Amino acid sequence: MPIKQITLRKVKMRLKNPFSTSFGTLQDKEFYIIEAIDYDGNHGYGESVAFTAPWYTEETTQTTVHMLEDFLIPILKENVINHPDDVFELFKPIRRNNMAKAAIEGAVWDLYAKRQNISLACALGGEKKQIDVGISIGIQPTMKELIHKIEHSLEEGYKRIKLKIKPGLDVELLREVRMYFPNIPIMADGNSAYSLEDIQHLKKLDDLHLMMIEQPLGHDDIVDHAKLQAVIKTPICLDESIHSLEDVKKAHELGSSKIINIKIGRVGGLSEAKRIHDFCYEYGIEVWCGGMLEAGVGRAHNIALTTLQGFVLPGDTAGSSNYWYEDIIKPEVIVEDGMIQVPDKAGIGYEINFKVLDKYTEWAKEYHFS
Ligand SMILES: O=C(O)CCC(=O)C1=CC=C[C@@H](O)[C@@H]1C(=O)O
Ligand SMILES: [Mg+2]
Repeated sequence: MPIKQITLRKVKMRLKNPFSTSFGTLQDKEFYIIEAIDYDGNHGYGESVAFTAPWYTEETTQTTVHMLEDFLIPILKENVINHPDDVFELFKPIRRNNMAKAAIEGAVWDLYAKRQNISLACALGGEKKQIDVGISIGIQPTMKELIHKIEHSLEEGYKRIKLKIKPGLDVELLREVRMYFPNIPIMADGNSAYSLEDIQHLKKLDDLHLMMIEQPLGHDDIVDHAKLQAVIKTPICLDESIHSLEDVKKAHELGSSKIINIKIGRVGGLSEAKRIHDFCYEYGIEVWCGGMLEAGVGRAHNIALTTLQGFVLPGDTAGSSNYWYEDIIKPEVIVEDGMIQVPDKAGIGYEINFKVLDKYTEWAKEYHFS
């Protein structure tokens, strides 16, 4: 699949509401839209997910553009790609920088699907026609606002509610939420804010019948999580600690978690995300698709991935309007009764809304391959 040109766009969009977690608050999302164009006039799109500061992983928007311009685009220029899986192999000599790799690999996957005239979901082997989704609610200034947000999300039909917790805003907060909503599916995300010293405290979560606790311990840990999982009933879900299929295999061997949150960016792209899914499906590990507050292109990739059969738990892929005043795709991603209908058009299945994309583009640059 010969590539003629890559176009890189730097985009900045303001979130409707600031998103707060145990590690900080995000108001503006800065990212890159990568467009891969072939000689037949097909256009594939990918979106980068690293934030401006390295507080979720070590990657940032700045490291993303450095990797893309100085390493990843030149590798694509110098090599022949027959299938998007080749991109992961070609990028292997470059250590980590998974979010930068995934952004450009995503564009190649979309281009590949469009060249075959099939949907990205179909190209990945996904069969679901609609996917169940949940919503992730950031830390709110007051309990009243949190309860209001949950009520609103339930009215919109979201299939599970994820709440961010941090030391001092955890067990009591969740107990109070449970008093208002005794039976709804709730999970909590600790974003690595705890340590094994908190074991007795974290054990108190077991009375709250949470679906799971996401990444309570170190961002790079799987050993302490295994110790914690051995003594708490609440299933642990790993997020930050998982960067590859190898990480999943090791976590499985140790018993570090019962559930895996698969984020395309964190694991270096759709090819590795699919391999992780396949392994988890074989070994009975439940998975769901995480989110990085994506705009429409990244969201469309998440939807396609979630069509694989092992994605048995609702993911964080909420509708466009949960995040943005206007999205860069048309139609926007719409959630009805907690479900998204998977588009069956070629590739990501959504058109780029250039009017909106141009409005938020800070600069664009072209790389010609011929
Ligand atoms: O709605 C989404 O896209 C999910 C948002 C979300 O929960 C997260 C996004 C990015 C980093 C974290 O704060 C968090 C997560 O840990 O999953
Ligand atoms: Mg998380």
